Amino acid sequence: KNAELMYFNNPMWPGEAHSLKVEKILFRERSEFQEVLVFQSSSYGKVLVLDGIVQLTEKDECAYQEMIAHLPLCSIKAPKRVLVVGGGDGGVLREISRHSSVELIDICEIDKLVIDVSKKFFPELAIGFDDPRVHLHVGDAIEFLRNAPEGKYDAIIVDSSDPVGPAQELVERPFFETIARALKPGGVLCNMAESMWLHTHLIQDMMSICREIFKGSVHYAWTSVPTYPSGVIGFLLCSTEGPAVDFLHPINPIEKLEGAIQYRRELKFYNSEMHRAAFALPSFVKREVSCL
Ligand SMILES: NCCCN[C@H]1CC[C@H](N)CC1
Repeated sequence: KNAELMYFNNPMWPGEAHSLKVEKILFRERSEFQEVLVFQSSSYGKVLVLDGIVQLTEKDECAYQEMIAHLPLCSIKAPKRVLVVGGGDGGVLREISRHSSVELIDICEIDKLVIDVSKKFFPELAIGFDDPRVHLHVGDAIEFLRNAPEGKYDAIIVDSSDPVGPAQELVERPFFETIARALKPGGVLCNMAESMWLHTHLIQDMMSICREIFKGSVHYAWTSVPTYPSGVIGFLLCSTEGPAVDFLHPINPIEKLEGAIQYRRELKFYNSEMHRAAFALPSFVKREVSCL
């Protein structure tokens, strides 16, 4: 029987669709916020889709989860307190737990169904919730950050979905202001920042807001995720005023990341060369996304 093709088209990438062959639908329900779908693909393992947008696949999630976690955490000395905004699948938590200096991992995910579905279908990612340092808050990150103590976190990682639907407000100025307030001097933000092929206007807007709010440094980095539209995804790396942060030269050797992990999962994507390479930008990006 011919399984159907799942087409992912969306106003975020007009006139463009990325399709994966569906071998079997494993889960499909609407939560309070979005449609949550899990299906078995032909060659990317299981796939998590929210409102018709691919969030992760078992095959290539390592690229996104490892880079979004280690680009910030390997840029500062001994991070202790980390906040994850979004990230309900648990993959970023799994990566943060490699850092033995970390004592507290707060995570604020708005959709409980994403967490429950990940625990059922993506144990390799949801294992991140097993770390005793993890404190789960189910709710709106805007609210959570408004009530967060000033200067509480060494690092904040915004692992959000696209700014259509639940994550809409996560690219606006007030949100970045609450992030800067919750970071320590010399603290760092790593924010999912879309595709340099598709979203240079959005990236430009985010960078100009961040350049005003984060008085340390602001950089754009990127990596390859084949199942995201245009095959790449970017990250905004920002630091607050205080001890200088040099994002381009990681200070934490990766041996520490490999040994520390309690369930012996090796790094599949991140390493020091990939860290440095992530900040190398094509000429059109340098021009269009005015970087430092
Ligand atoms: N935690 C899983 C990744 C969530 N990040 C987004 C998924 C959808 C993409 N279009 C943009 C990144």
